[in-house]
Amino acid sequence: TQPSWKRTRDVQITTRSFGGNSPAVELDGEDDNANQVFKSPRKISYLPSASLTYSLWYKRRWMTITRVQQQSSLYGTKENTLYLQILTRDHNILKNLLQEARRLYVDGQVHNMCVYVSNSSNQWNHVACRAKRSMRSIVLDPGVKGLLLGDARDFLQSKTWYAERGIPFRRGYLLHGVPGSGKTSMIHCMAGELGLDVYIISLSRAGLDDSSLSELVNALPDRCVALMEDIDVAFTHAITRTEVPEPIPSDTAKNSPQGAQPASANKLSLSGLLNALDGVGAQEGRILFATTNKYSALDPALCRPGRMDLHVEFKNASKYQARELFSRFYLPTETTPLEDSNDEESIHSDFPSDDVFEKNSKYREGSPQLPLLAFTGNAHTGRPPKLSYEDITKLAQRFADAIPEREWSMASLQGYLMAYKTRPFEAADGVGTWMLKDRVAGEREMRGADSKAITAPVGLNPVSQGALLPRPDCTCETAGVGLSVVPKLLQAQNANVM
Ligand SMILES: Nc1ncnc2c1ncn2[C@@H]1O[C@H](COP(=O)(O)OP(=O)(O)OP(=O)(O)O)[C@@H](O)[C@H]1O
Repeated sequence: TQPSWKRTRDVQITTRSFGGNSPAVELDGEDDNANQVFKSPRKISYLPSASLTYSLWYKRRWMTITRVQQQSSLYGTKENTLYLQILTRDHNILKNLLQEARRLYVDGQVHNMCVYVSNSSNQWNHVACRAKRSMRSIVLDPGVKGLLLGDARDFLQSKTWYAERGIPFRRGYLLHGVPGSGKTSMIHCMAGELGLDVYIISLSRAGLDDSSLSELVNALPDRCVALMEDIDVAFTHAITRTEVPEPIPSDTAKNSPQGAQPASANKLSLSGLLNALDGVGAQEGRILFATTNKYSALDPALCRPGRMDLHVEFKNASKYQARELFSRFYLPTETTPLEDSNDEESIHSDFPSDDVFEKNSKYREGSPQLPLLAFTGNAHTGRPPKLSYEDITKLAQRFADAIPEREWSMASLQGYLMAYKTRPFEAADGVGTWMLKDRVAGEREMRGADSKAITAPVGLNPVSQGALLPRPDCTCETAGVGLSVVPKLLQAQNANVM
Protein backbone atom coordinates (compact mmCIF):
# COMPACT_ATOMS: atom_id res chain seq x y z
CA THR A 1 0.00 0.00 0.00
CA GLN A 2 2.97 2.31 0.50
CA PRO A 3 5.34 1.61 -2.36
CA SER A 4 8.25 3.67 -1.16
CA TRP A 5 10.12 2.94 -4.38
CA LYS A 6 7.62 5.31 -5.97
CA ARG A 7 9.52 8.14 -4.31
CA THR A 8 13.02 6.79 -4.64
CA ARG A 9 15.85 8.92 -6.00
CA ASP A 10 17.69 5.92 -7.45
CA VAL A 11 16.39 4.88 -10.84
CA GLN A 12 17.30 1.87 -12.95
CA ILE A 13 16.16 1.39 -16.52
CA THR A 14 15.03 -1.88 -18.05
CA THR A 15 13.44 -2.89 -21.35
CA ARG A 16 11.34 -5.57 -19.68
CA SER A 17 7.54 -5.37 -19.78
CA PHE A 18 5.88 -6.06 -16.49
CA GLY A 19 3.02 -8.52 -16.29
CA GLY A 20 0.07 -8.74 -13.95
CA ASN A 21 1.99 -10.11 -10.98
CA SER A 22 4.91 -7.73 -10.98
CA PRO A 23 5.78 -5.57 -8.00
CA ALA A 24 6.03 -2.58 -10.35
CA VAL A 25 3.95 0.53 -9.74
CA GLU A 26 2.69 2.48 -12.72
CA LEU A 27 3.73 6.07 -13.16
CA ASP A 28 0.88 8.46 -12.38
CA GLY A 29 -0.99 9.34 -15.56
CA GLU A 30 0.34 6.35 -17.54
CA ASP A 31 -3.08 4.80 -17.90
CA ASP A 32 -5.12 7.98 -18.22
CA ASN A 33 -6.35 7.57 -21.73
CA ALA A 34 -7.35 3.94 -22.04
CA ASN A 35 -8.98 4.49 -25.45
CA GLN A 36 -6.01 6.15 -27.04
CA VAL A 37 -5.43 4.47 -30.38
CA PHE A 38 -1.68 4.46 -30.67
CA LYS A 39 -0.98 3.69 -27.07
CA SER A 40 2.41 2.17 -26.49
CA PRO A 41 2.27 -1.27 -24.95
CA ARG A 42 5.50 -0.44 -23.14
CA LYS A 43 4.74 1.49 -20.03
CA ILE A 44 7.04 3.17 -17.56
CA SER A 45 6.80 1.75 -14.07
CA TYR A 46 8.52 2.03 -10.71
CA LEU A 47 10.04 -1.21 -9.49
CA PRO A 48 11.84 -1.70 -6.19
CA SER A 49 15.51 -1.86 -6.97
CA ALA A 50 17.12 -5.21 -6.35
CA SER A 51 20.09 -3.63 -4.67
CA LEU A 52 18.51 -1.15 -2.26
CA THR A 53 16.66 -1.37 1.00
CA TYR A 54 13.57 0.81 1.27
CA SER A 55 12.10 1.99 4.50
CA LEU A 56 8.60 3.08 5.33
CA TRP A 57 6.11 3.35 8.17
CA TYR A 58 3.52 0.64 8.43
CA LYS A 59 0.87 1.11 11.11
CA ARG A 60 3.26 3.30 13.08
CA ARG A 61 5.98 0.64 12.87
CA TRP A 62 9.27 1.14 11.09
CA MET A 63 9.64 -1.31 8.24
CA THR A 64 12.29 -2.03 5.62
CA ILE A 65 11.83 -3.84 2.32
CA THR A 66 14.56 -5.42 0.23
CA ARG A 67 14.04 -7.18 -3.07
CA VAL A 68 16.50 -9.95 -3.79
CA GLN A 69 16.73 -11.48 -7.20
CA GLN A 70 18.12 -15.00 -7.62
CA GLN A 71 18.83 -16.95 -10.71
CA SER A 72 16.99 -20.23 -10.42
CA SER A 73 19.64 -22.85 -11.11
CA LEU A 74 18.03 -25.02 -13.80
CA TYR A 75 16.27 -22.97 -16.43
CA GLY A 76 17.78 -19.54 -16.01
CA THR A 77 14.53 -17.98 -14.76
CA LYS A 78 14.82 -15.25 -12.14
CA GLU A 79 13.08 -15.51 -8.83
CA ASN A 80 12.24 -12.44 -6.78
CA THR A 81 11.98 -12.50 -3.00
CA LEU A 82 10.84 -9.57 -0.88
CA TYR A 83 12.42 -9.42 2.59
CA LEU A 84 10.49 -7.40 5.15
CA GLN A 85 11.82 -6.25 8.51
CA ILE A 86 9.55 -4.68 11.06
CA LEU A 87 10.64 -3.14 14.31
CA THR A 88 8.08 -4.54 16.71
CA ARG A 89 7.49 -7.13 19.39
CA ASP A 90 4.01 -7.80 18.13
CA HIS A 91 3.81 -10.72 15.72
CA ASN A 92 0.29 -9.80 14.72
CA ILE A 93 1.63 -6.85 12.76
CA LEU A 94 3.34 -9.19 10.34
CA LYS A 95 0.32 -11.46 10.16
CA ASN A 96 -1.97 -8.50 9.45
CA LEU A 97 0.40 -7.20 6.81
CA LEU A 98 0.37 -10.52 4.98
CA GLN A 99 -3.39 -10.80 5.24
CA GLU A 100 -3.81 -7.27 3.96
CA ALA A 101 -1.49 -7.96 1.03
CA ARG A 102 -3.42 -11.11 0.23
CA ARG A 103 -6.77 -9.31 0.44
CA LEU A 104 -5.57 -6.55 -1.88
CA TYR A 105 -4.25 -9.13 -4.31
CA VAL A 106 -7.48 -11.13 -4.26
CA ASP A 107 -9.61 -7.97 -4.62
CA GLY A 108 -7.51 -6.98 -7.59
CA GLN A 109 -8.25 -10.34 -9.20
CA VAL A 110 -12.01 -10.20 -8.75
CA HIS A 111 -12.59 -9.10 -12.31
CA ASN A 112 -9.80 -11.27 -13.64
CA MET A 113 -9.26 -14.91 -14.35
CA CYS A 114 -5.74 -16.27 -14.28
CA VAL A 115 -4.42 -18.83 -16.70
CA TYR A 116 -1.63 -21.30 -15.95
CA VAL A 117 0.16 -23.66 -18.31
CA SER A 118 2.77 -26.27 -17.63
CA ASN A 119 6.29 -25.48 -18.75
CA SER A 120 8.90 -27.84 -20.13
CA SER A 121 10.13 -28.56 -16.61
CA ASN A 122 6.62 -29.78 -15.81
CA GLN A 123 5.75 -26.98 -13.44
CA TRP A 124 2.72 -24.75 -13.50
CA ASN A 125 3.55 -21.34 -14.89
CA HIS A 126 1.30 -18.36 -14.45
CA VAL A 127 0.92 -16.98 -17.96
CA ALA A 128 -1.77 -14.35 -17.84
CA CYS A 129 -4.58 -12.74 -15.96
CA ARG A 130 -7.43 -11.87 -18.26
CA ALA A 131 -10.53 -9.83 -17.67
CA LYS A 132 -13.44 -12.19 -17.15
CA ARG A 133 -15.61 -12.66 -20.19
CA SER A 134 -19.27 -11.99 -19.65
CA MET A 135 -21.60 -14.97 -19.99
CA ARG A 136 -23.77 -12.71 -22.07
CA SER A 137 -21.17 -12.66 -24.82
CA ILE A 138 -21.66 -16.37 -25.48
CA VAL A 139 -24.74 -17.27 -27.42
CA LEU A 140 -25.83 -20.87 -27.10
CA ASP A 141 -29.17 -22.49 -27.55
CA PRO A 142 -31.61 -22.09 -24.69
CA GLY A 143 -30.75 -24.26 -21.71
CA VAL A 144 -27.11 -25.01 -22.44
CA LYS A 145 -25.47 -22.22 -20.45
CA GLY A 146 -27.88 -22.80 -17.58
CA LEU A 147 -27.19 -26.51 -17.53
CA LEU A 148 -23.43 -26.17 -17.47
CA LEU A 149 -23.18 -23.32 -15.03
CA GLY A 150 -25.89 -24.68 -12.77
CA ASP A 151 -24.24 -28.08 -12.66
CA ALA A 152 -20.80 -26.66 -11.86
CA ARG A 153 -22.17 -24.38 -9.14
CA ASP A 154 -24.08 -27.24 -7.62
CA PHE A 155 -20.95 -29.39 -7.70
CA LEU A 156 -18.80 -26.81 -5.94
CA GLN A 157 -21.34 -26.56 -3.13
CA SER A 158 -21.63 -30.30 -2.64
CA LYS A 159 -18.39 -31.32 -0.97
CA THR A 160 -20.11 -32.84 2.04
CA TRP A 161 -22.64 -34.62 -0.13
CA TYR A 162 -19.82 -36.32 -2.04
CA ALA A 163 -17.90 -37.11 1.16
CA GLU A 164 -20.94 -38.71 2.80
CA ARG A 165 -21.39 -41.04 -0.13
CA GLY A 166 -17.73 -41.77 -0.62
CA ILE A 167 -17.79 -40.42 -4.16
CA PRO A 168 -14.60 -38.67 -5.29
CA PHE A 169 -15.22 -34.96 -5.24
CA ARG A 170 -14.48 -34.02 -8.81
CA ARG A 171 -16.44 -33.42 -11.97
CA GLY A 172 -15.62 -33.65 -15.65
CA TYR A 173 -17.24 -31.90 -18.58
CA LEU A 174 -16.70 -32.91 -22.17
CA LEU A 175 -17.56 -30.21 -24.68
CA HIS A 176 -17.51 -31.57 -28.18
CA GLY A 177 -18.56 -30.46 -31.61
CA VAL A 178 -17.62 -28.42 -34.62
CA PRO A 179 -14.79 -25.90 -34.50
CA GLY A 180 -15.69 -22.31 -33.72
CA SER A 181 -18.89 -23.12 -31.86
CA GLY A 182 -17.87 -21.57 -28.55
CA LYS A 183 -16.45 -24.47 -26.54
CA THR A 184 -13.32 -22.71 -25.36
CA SER A 185 -15.08 -19.39 -24.90
CA MET A 186 -17.71 -21.05 -22.74
CA ILE A 187 -15.08 -22.63 -20.51
CA HIS A 188 -13.39 -19.30 -19.99
CA CYS A 189 -16.69 -17.65 -19.17
CA MET A 190 -17.56 -20.38 -16.72
CA ALA A 191 -14.21 -20.18 -14.96
CA GLY A 192 -14.79 -16.45 -14.57
CA GLU A 193 -18.32 -16.94 -13.27
CA LEU A 194 -17.18 -19.55 -10.77
CA GLY A 195 -14.18 -17.48 -9.68
CA LEU A 196 -11.73 -20.24 -10.60
CA ASP A 197 -8.37 -20.07 -12.32
CA VAL A 198 -7.74 -22.13 -15.44
CA TYR A 199 -4.90 -24.67 -15.65
CA ILE A 200 -4.32 -25.75 -19.23
CA ILE A 201 -3.02 -29.28 -19.62
CA SER A 202 -1.66 -29.61 -23.12
CA LEU A 203 -1.66 -33.34 -23.82
CA SER A 204 0.30 -32.87 -27.03
CA ARG A 205 3.14 -31.08 -25.25
CA ALA A 206 6.44 -32.57 -26.28
CA GLY A 207 7.87 -34.73 -23.56
CA LEU A 208 4.65 -35.22 -21.65
CA ASP A 209 4.48 -38.79 -20.43
CA ASP A 210 2.33 -40.70 -17.99
CA SER A 211 4.32 -39.82 -14.92
CA SER A 212 4.73 -36.15 -15.74
CA LEU A 213 0.99 -35.86 -16.43
CA SER A 214 0.26 -37.46 -13.12
CA GLU A 215 2.67 -35.03 -11.43
CA LEU A 216 0.96 -32.09 -13.09
CA VAL A 217 -2.49 -33.19 -12.05
CA ASN A 218 -1.32 -33.79 -8.50
CA ALA A 219 0.06 -30.27 -8.37
CA LEU A 220 -3.29 -28.68 -9.23
CA PRO A 221 -4.77 -26.53 -6.49
CA ASP A 222 -7.90 -27.67 -4.70
CA ARG A 223 -10.42 -25.54 -6.54
CA CYS A 224 -9.63 -24.84 -10.15
CA VAL A 225 -10.61 -25.54 -13.69
CA ALA A 226 -8.29 -27.99 -15.43
CA LEU A 227 -8.62 -27.69 -19.18
CA MET A 228 -7.58 -30.30 -21.73
CA GLU A 229 -8.22 -28.90 -25.18
CA ASP A 230 -8.49 -31.21 -28.16
CA ILE A 231 -8.24 -34.24 -25.95
CA ASP A 232 -8.28 -36.49 -29.04
CA VAL A 233 -4.99 -35.03 -30.26
CA ALA A 234 -2.88 -36.97 -27.82
CA PHE A 235 -4.33 -40.16 -29.22
CA THR A 236 -4.32 -39.52 -32.95
CA HIS A 237 -1.95 -42.45 -33.25
CA ALA A 238 -4.58 -44.71 -31.78
CA ILE A 239 -2.71 -45.44 -28.62
CA THR A 240 -4.84 -47.82 -26.65
CA ARG A 241 -4.67 -48.87 -23.09
CA THR A 242 -2.17 -51.60 -23.80
CA GLU A 243 -0.31 -50.25 -26.77
CA VAL A 244 3.17 -48.90 -26.21
CA PRO A 245 4.08 -45.89 -28.33
CA GLU A 246 6.43 -46.70 -31.20
CA PRO A 247 10.05 -45.74 -30.71
CA ILE A 248 11.19 -42.78 -32.79
CA PRO A 249 13.49 -43.80 -35.63
CA SER A 250 16.82 -42.16 -35.02
CA ASP A 251 16.98 -40.42 -38.41
CA THR A 252 13.52 -38.87 -37.86
CA ALA A 253 14.67 -37.56 -34.53
CA LYS A 254 17.83 -36.15 -36.09
CA ASN A 255 16.01 -34.41 -38.91
CA SER A 256 13.30 -32.85 -36.83
CA PRO A 257 13.74 -29.13 -36.20
CA GLN A 258 15.35 -28.18 -32.95
CA GLY A 259 12.92 -28.18 -30.10
CA ALA A 260 10.15 -29.78 -32.14
CA GLN A 261 9.56 -33.43 -31.50
CA PRO A 262 7.63 -35.71 -33.78
CA ALA A 263 4.16 -36.56 -32.54
CA SER A 264 5.17 -40.11 -31.80
CA ALA A 265 7.63 -38.78 -29.23
CA ASN A 266 4.65 -38.22 -27.00
CA LYS A 267 4.85 -40.96 -24.40
CA LEU A 268 1.39 -40.50 -23.04
CA SER A 269 -0.78 -43.57 -22.95
CA LEU A 270 -4.50 -43.74 -22.46
CA SER A 271 -4.12 -45.64 -19.23
CA GLY A 272 -1.73 -42.93 -18.04
CA LEU A 273 -4.37 -40.34 -18.77
CA LEU A 274 -7.08 -42.36 -17.06
CA ASN A 275 -4.89 -42.86 -14.01
CA ALA A 276 -4.14 -39.18 -13.86
CA LEU A 277 -7.83 -38.39 -14.03
CA ASP A 278 -9.05 -40.73 -11.36
CA GLY A 279 -6.08 -42.52 -9.89
CA VAL A 280 -5.13 -42.38 -6.26
CA GLY A 281 -3.50 -39.02 -6.57
CA ALA A 282 -6.20 -37.31 -8.63
CA GLN A 283 -7.03 -33.91 -7.26
CA GLU A 284 -10.14 -33.57 -5.15
CA GLY A 285 -12.44 -30.67 -5.87
CA ARG A 286 -11.29 -29.96 -9.36
CA ILE A 287 -13.44 -29.33 -12.38
CA LEU A 288 -12.09 -30.82 -15.56
CA PHE A 289 -13.09 -29.50 -18.95
CA ALA A 290 -12.08 -31.39 -22.06
CA THR A 291 -12.85 -30.32 -25.60
CA THR A 292 -12.74 -32.25 -28.84
CA ASN A 293 -13.86 -31.94 -32.43
CA LYS A 294 -13.74 -35.74 -32.79
CA TYR A 295 -16.12 -37.09 -30.23
CA SER A 296 -16.49 -40.47 -31.89
CA ALA A 297 -12.72 -41.01 -31.81
CA LEU A 298 -12.59 -40.95 -28.01
CA ASP A 299 -12.18 -44.14 -26.05
CA PRO A 300 -15.35 -44.99 -24.10
CA ALA A 301 -13.24 -45.45 -20.97
CA LEU A 302 -12.29 -41.79 -21.12
CA CYS A 303 -15.87 -40.66 -21.59
CA ARG A 304 -17.50 -42.65 -18.85
CA PRO A 305 -19.29 -41.01 -15.91
CA GLY A 306 -16.87 -40.26 -13.13
CA ARG A 307 -14.35 -39.05 -15.66
CA MET A 308 -16.49 -37.00 -18.03
CA ASP A 309 -19.77 -36.63 -16.23
CA LEU A 310 -21.55 -34.31 -18.58
CA HIS A 311 -21.15 -34.33 -22.36
CA VAL A 312 -22.40 -31.32 -24.24
CA GLU A 313 -22.43 -31.02 -27.97
CA PHE A 314 -21.78 -27.66 -29.58
CA LYS A 315 -23.19 -27.34 -33.06
CA ASN A 316 -23.16 -24.85 -35.86
CA ALA A 317 -25.36 -21.81 -35.39
CA SER A 318 -29.10 -22.17 -35.12
CA LYS A 319 -31.33 -19.33 -36.26
CA TYR A 320 -31.83 -18.42 -32.62
CA GLN A 321 -28.09 -18.12 -32.10
CA ALA A 322 -27.64 -16.12 -35.31
CA ARG A 323 -30.31 -13.64 -34.22
CA GLU A 324 -28.88 -13.27 -30.73
CA LEU A 325 -25.35 -12.89 -32.04
CA PHE A 326 -26.47 -10.11 -34.34
CA SER A 327 -28.40 -8.28 -31.60
CA ARG A 328 -25.57 -8.47 -29.12
CA PHE A 329 -23.04 -7.46 -31.72
CA TYR A 330 -24.76 -4.19 -32.54
CA LEU A 331 -26.21 -3.21 -29.19
CA PRO A 332 -23.90 -1.24 -26.92
CA THR A 333 -22.07 -3.54 -24.58
CA GLU A 334 -21.28 -1.32 -21.69
CA THR A 335 -24.91 -0.73 -20.94
CA THR A 336 -26.17 -2.47 -18.14
CA PRO A 337 -26.30 -4.39 -15.07
CA LEU A 338 -29.77 -5.01 -16.43
CA GLU A 339 -28.56 -7.13 -19.30
CA ASP A 340 -26.36 -9.20 -17.09
CA SER A 341 -29.02 -9.72 -14.52
CA ASN A 342 -31.35 -10.74 -17.27
CA ASP A 343 -28.87 -13.28 -18.49
CA GLU A 344 -28.26 -14.50 -15.00
CA GLU A 345 -31.97 -14.91 -14.55
CA SER A 346 -32.12 -17.02 -17.64
CA ILE A 347 -29.21 -19.09 -16.46
CA HIS A 348 -30.89 -19.94 -13.18
CA SER A 349 -34.22 -20.62 -14.78
CA ASP A 350 -32.50 -22.95 -17.23
CA PHE A 351 -33.38 -20.66 -20.11
CA PRO A 352 -36.92 -20.23 -21.19
CA SER A 353 -37.50 -21.21 -24.75
CA ASP A 354 -37.30 -17.93 -26.55
CA ASP A 355 -35.39 -14.76 -27.05
CA VAL A 356 -34.99 -13.20 -23.65
CA PHE A 357 -34.91 -9.72 -25.08
CA GLU A 358 -38.25 -10.01 -26.74
CA LYS A 359 -39.89 -11.71 -23.81
CA ASN A 360 -38.70 -9.28 -21.22
CA SER A 361 -40.61 -6.07 -21.22
CA LYS A 362 -37.68 -4.35 -19.50
CA TYR A 363 -36.06 -4.33 -22.91
CA ARG A 364 -38.91 -2.90 -24.85
CA GLU A 365 -38.51 0.47 -26.42
CA GLY A 366 -39.61 3.25 -24.15
CA SER A 367 -38.30 1.64 -21.00
CA PRO A 368 -36.07 4.13 -19.18
CA GLN A 369 -33.35 1.47 -18.77
CA LEU A 370 -33.46 0.37 -22.36
CA PRO A 371 -30.29 0.69 -24.37
CA LEU A 372 -32.03 2.60 -27.10
CA LEU A 373 -29.24 3.21 -29.49
CA ALA A 374 -27.00 0.98 -31.50
CA PHE A 375 -23.69 1.49 -33.29
CA THR A 376 -23.95 2.65 -36.86
CA GLY A 377 -21.56 4.52 -39.11
CA ASN A 378 -18.02 3.65 -40.05
CA ALA A 379 -16.07 3.72 -36.84
CA HIS A 380 -16.60 2.71 -33.26
CA THR A 381 -15.67 6.14 -32.09
CA GLY A 382 -18.33 7.73 -34.29
CA ARG A 383 -21.32 5.78 -33.06
CA PRO A 384 -24.02 8.05 -34.47
CA PRO A 385 -27.13 7.23 -32.48
CA LYS A 386 -29.50 6.23 -35.23
CA LEU A 387 -31.03 2.84 -34.57
CA SER A 388 -33.47 1.93 -31.86
CA TYR A 389 -33.45 -1.41 -30.15
CA GLU A 390 -36.50 -2.35 -32.15
CA ASP A 391 -34.70 -1.63 -35.43
CA ILE A 392 -31.83 -3.85 -34.41
CA THR A 393 -34.21 -6.61 -33.42
CA LYS A 394 -35.83 -6.47 -36.85
CA LEU A 395 -32.47 -6.53 -38.59
CA ALA A 396 -31.37 -9.42 -36.40
CA GLN A 397 -34.47 -11.33 -37.42
CA ARG A 398 -33.77 -10.62 -41.09
CA PHE A 399 -30.21 -11.82 -40.62
CA ALA A 400 -31.35 -15.00 -38.87
CA ASP A 401 -33.99 -15.70 -41.54
CA ALA A 402 -31.25 -15.74 -44.17
CA ILE A 403 -29.02 -18.16 -42.24
CA PRO A 404 -29.84 -21.85 -42.71
CA GLU A 405 -30.02 -23.88 -39.51
CA ARG A 406 -26.71 -25.44 -38.37
CA GLU A 407 -24.77 -24.64 -41.50
CA TRP A 408 -22.36 -21.93 -40.40
CA SER A 409 -20.29 -21.85 -37.27
CA MET A 410 -20.74 -19.04 -34.76
CA ALA A 411 -17.11 -18.07 -35.31
CA SER A 412 -17.69 -17.66 -39.04
CA LEU A 413 -20.83 -15.57 -38.45
CA GLN A 414 -18.91 -13.44 -35.99
CA GLY A 415 -16.13 -13.11 -38.58
CA TYR A 416 -18.69 -11.99 -41.14
CA LEU A 417 -20.16 -9.37 -38.79
CA MET A 418 -16.68 -8.08 -38.03
CA ALA A 419 -16.49 -6.91 -41.61
CA TYR A 420 -19.59 -4.80 -40.93
CA LYS A 421 -18.73 -3.68 -37.42
CA THR A 422 -20.71 -0.52 -37.65
CA ARG A 423 -23.04 -1.24 -40.57
CA PRO A 424 -25.89 -3.43 -39.36
CA PHE A 425 -28.13 -2.77 -42.41
CA GLU A 426 -25.46 -3.95 -44.82
CA ALA A 427 -24.67 -6.90 -42.62
CA ALA A 428 -28.29 -8.03 -42.62
CA ASP A 429 -28.71 -7.47 -46.35
CA GLY A 430 -25.39 -8.88 -47.51
CA VAL A 431 -25.39 -12.17 -45.67
CA GLY A 432 -27.12 -14.06 -48.50
CA THR A 433 -24.46 -13.07 -51.02
CA TRP A 434 -21.71 -13.84 -48.55
CA MET A 435 -23.03 -17.35 -47.99
CA LEU A 436 -23.31 -17.98 -51.69
CA LYS A 437 -19.73 -16.90 -52.32
CA ASP A 438 -18.51 -18.90 -49.40
CA ARG A 439 -20.28 -22.04 -50.55
CA VAL A 440 -18.75 -21.73 -54.01
CA ALA A 441 -15.30 -21.20 -52.51
CA GLY A 442 -15.84 -24.15 -50.21
CA GLU A 443 -16.96 -26.42 -53.02
CA ARG A 444 -13.95 -25.42 -55.07
CA GLU A 445 -11.74 -26.22 -52.13
CA MET A 446 -13.42 -29.58 -51.66
CA ARG A 447 -12.95 -30.45 -55.32
CA GLY A 448 -9.27 -29.54 -55.01
CA ALA A 449 -9.00 -31.67 -51.94
CA ASP A 450 -10.78 -34.57 -53.63
CA SER A 451 -8.49 -34.48 -56.62
CA LYS A 452 -5.58 -34.82 -54.24
CA ALA A 453 -7.41 -37.76 -52.65
CA ILE A 454 -7.49 -36.13 -49.25
CA THR A 455 -10.53 -36.79 -47.18
CA ALA A 456 -11.72 -34.70 -44.28
CA PRO A 457 -11.42 -36.50 -40.98
CA VAL A 458 -14.62 -37.98 -39.62
CA GLY A 459 -16.62 -35.51 -37.60
CA LEU A 460 -14.72 -32.50 -38.85
CA ASN A 461 -15.89 -29.80 -41.16
CA PRO A 462 -13.53 -28.49 -43.77
CA VAL A 463 -13.03 -24.83 -43.13
CA SER A 464 -13.13 -22.33 -45.93
CA GLN A 465 -12.29 -18.69 -45.47
CA GLY A 466 -13.28 -18.84 -41.86
CA ALA A 467 -16.67 -20.39 -42.58
CA LEU A 468 -17.83 -23.95 -42.29
CA LEU A 469 -19.35 -25.89 -45.10
CA PRO A 470 -22.72 -27.58 -44.82
CA ARG A 471 -22.26 -30.73 -42.87
CA PRO A 472 -24.90 -33.39 -43.15
CA ASP A 473 -23.63 -35.37 -40.18
CA CYS A 474 -23.29 -32.51 -37.74
CA THR A 475 -26.67 -32.97 -36.14
CA CYS A 476 -26.79 -36.71 -36.21
CA GLU A 477 -26.28 -37.25 -32.51
CA THR A 478 -29.06 -35.14 -31.14
CA ALA A 479 -31.65 -32.91 -32.58
CA GLY A 480 -33.07 -29.90 -30.83
CA VAL A 481 -31.04 -27.63 -28.68
CA GLY A 482 -27.62 -28.92 -29.52
CA LEU A 483 -27.13 -30.82 -26.33
CA SER A 484 -26.40 -34.44 -25.84
CA VAL A 485 -25.92 -36.02 -22.46
CA VAL A 486 -24.28 -39.41 -22.04
CA PRO A 487 -26.77 -42.26 -21.87
CA LYS A 488 -27.47 -43.45 -18.32
CA LEU A 489 -26.06 -40.25 -17.03
CA LEU A 490 -27.90 -37.38 -15.49
CA GLN A 491 -31.15 -38.27 -17.03
CA ALA A 492 -32.95 -35.69 -14.96
CA GLN A 493 -30.85 -32.94 -16.43
CA ASN A 494 -31.25 -34.45 -19.84
CA ALA A 495 -35.00 -34.32 -19.48
CA ASN A 496 -34.78 -30.67 -18.57
CA VAL A 497 -33.30 -29.63 -21.80
CA MET A 498 -34.29 -32.05 -24.47
N1 LIG B 1 -21.62 -19.59 -29.28
C1 LIG B 1 -20.86 -18.50 -29.44
N2 LIG B 1 -21.26 -17.30 -28.96
C2 LIG B 1 -20.49 -16.21 -29.13
N3 LIG B 1 -19.31 -16.21 -29.78
C3 LIG B 1 -18.87 -17.37 -30.27
C4 LIG B 1 -19.63 -18.57 -30.13
N4 LIG B 1 -18.96 -19.57 -30.72
C5 LIG B 1 -17.83 -19.05 -31.19
N5 LIG B 1 -17.76 -17.74 -30.93
C6 LIG B 1 -16.66 -16.84 -31.27
O1 LIG B 1 -15.84 -17.52 -32.21
C7 LIG B 1 -14.47 -17.52 -31.80
C8 LIG B 1 -13.95 -18.95 -31.62
O2 LIG B 1 -14.67 -19.58 -30.58
P1 LIG B 1 -14.08 -20.75 -29.67
O3 LIG B 1 -12.60 -20.76 -29.73
O4 LIG B 1 -14.70 -20.65 -28.32
O5 LIG B 1 -14.63 -22.01 -30.44
P2 LIG B 1 -14.28 -23.54 -30.20
O6 LIG B 1 -15.58 -24.29 -30.30
O7 LIG B 1 -13.52 -23.72 -28.94
O8 LIG B 1 -13.39 -23.82 -31.47
P3 LIG B 1 -12.26 -24.98 -31.66
O9 LIG B 1 -12.94 -26.31 -31.56
O10 LIG B 1 -11.73 -24.69 -33.01
O11 LIG B 1 -11.25 -24.76 -30.55
C9 LIG B 1 -14.40 -16.70 -30.54
O12 LIG B 1 -13.98 -15.40 -30.90
C10 LIG B 1 -15.82 -16.61 -30.03
O13 LIG B 1 -16.07 -15.35 -29.47
